[in-house]
Amino acid sequence: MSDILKQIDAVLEARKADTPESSYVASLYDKGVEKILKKVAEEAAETVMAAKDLQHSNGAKQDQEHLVYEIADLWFHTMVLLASQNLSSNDVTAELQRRFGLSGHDEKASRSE
Ligand SMILES: N=c1c2ncn([C@@H]3O[C@H](COP(=O)(O)OP(=O)(O)OP(=O)(O)O)[C@@H](O)[C@H]3O)c2ncn1[C@@H]1O[C@H](COP(=O)(O)O)[C@@H](O)[C@H]1O
Repeated sequence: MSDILKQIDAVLEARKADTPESSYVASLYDKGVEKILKKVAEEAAETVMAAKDLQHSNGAKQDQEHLVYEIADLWFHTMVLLASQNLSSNDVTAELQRRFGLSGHDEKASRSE
């Protein structure tokens, strides 16, 4: 797994002992899961808008960078959500690993049987 994801997971865990005044992550934990879910929804919507802008500009570099920036915000806030539920990016990468090589069409067919 990417080192930066592991590093962020460690910081997110450590922030559980910090005060809301000293840390953005601790302030999200303090406000509760509803606030974290609101941030995830906001960042998802911002990702969709950035992707649409990129589509309309036919791949302008600035819009590519904007999409990456918004997805980083989205990933980050989903990681905060995972940490708040005593999970981590490791759980998600393990699930992706489990799915690796399994066609999405085949997986869907196996669910409907
Ligand atoms: N990767 C991030 C990261 N990405 C985005 N953000 C913050 O997420 C927020 C994004 O929300 P918005 O743009 O909607 O801004 P906002 O208006 O401040 O948010 P609201 O008041 O609306 O909730 C901003 O405050 C960003 O600074 C992050 N904050 C922290 N990290 C990582 O988490 C670590 C711990 O952060 P602290 O807990 O603040 O020390 C940092 O060292 C970083 O590695």
